[in-house]
Amino acid sequence: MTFSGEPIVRIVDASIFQEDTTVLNNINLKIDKGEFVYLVGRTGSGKSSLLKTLYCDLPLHMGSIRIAGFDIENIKRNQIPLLRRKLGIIFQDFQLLPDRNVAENIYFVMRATGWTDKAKMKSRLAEVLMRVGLGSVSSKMPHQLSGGEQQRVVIARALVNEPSLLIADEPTGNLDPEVSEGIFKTFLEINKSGTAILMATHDFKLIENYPKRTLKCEKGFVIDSANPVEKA
Ligand SMILES: Nc1ncnc2c1ncn2[C@@H]1O[C@H](COP(=O)(O)OP(=O)(O)OP(=O)(O)O)[C@@H](O)[C@H]1O
Repeated sequence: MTFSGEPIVRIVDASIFQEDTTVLNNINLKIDKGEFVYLVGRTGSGKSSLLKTLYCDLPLHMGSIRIAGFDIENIKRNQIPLLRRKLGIIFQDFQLLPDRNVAENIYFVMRATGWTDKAKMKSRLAEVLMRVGLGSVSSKMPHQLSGGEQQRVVIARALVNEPSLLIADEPTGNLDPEVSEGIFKTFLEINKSGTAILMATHDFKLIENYPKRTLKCEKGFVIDSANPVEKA
């Protein structure tokens, strides 16, 4: 596949910190629009820290990162919600509000990101639920859904604003293998329609079955399968 234009992520000489400790050193890489990239590495190797830095949940102290058109070394606090609107962020534990039904969970994010027109919200809700293969769950409460269905709702919620990049931190970690594969296929479909995906995973079966570019966090560095000679 060929990619054109500005990359969706460009990282130059960046180091990732947790408090005063360097977790990853001197990262240099780019992710193109529409790419699908795995992020792997042992527990504690820095995957989540890197992802959190990308969506500005951890401050960037060294180097530069441009993501979805934002230079995060200079980003102002009030710009962070604008950046996050361009990203879909998905975690391992499903993070739905337990006291609201599926529709309200998704409307909550819509309202928080500036949607006001009720008819448009309703039609977008139906669209995103269809995209993740869930037709008729909008009035159900999260506890009435299986783990896999809940994770699909989370993915639908992440798609509301048509993100140019989905960041997923072990999105299939709590699911059994068959359900994981179904969720993963949903990611493939989303990627096919042009959204870049950066997915942290420990699921080597998935990587073996669907080989793609892989970034590996190891001994404080990121090793890029697309550029294996240099330390990323
Ligand atoms: N909130 C925090 N405060 C201080 N140190 C942290 C914090 N979160 C993580 N760390 C440390 O940063 C390092 C990297 O952790 P991180 O969570 O990024 O790893 P990971 O590769 O995502 O691990 P896992 O696969 O278990 O999710 C670890 O040494 C961890 O102990």
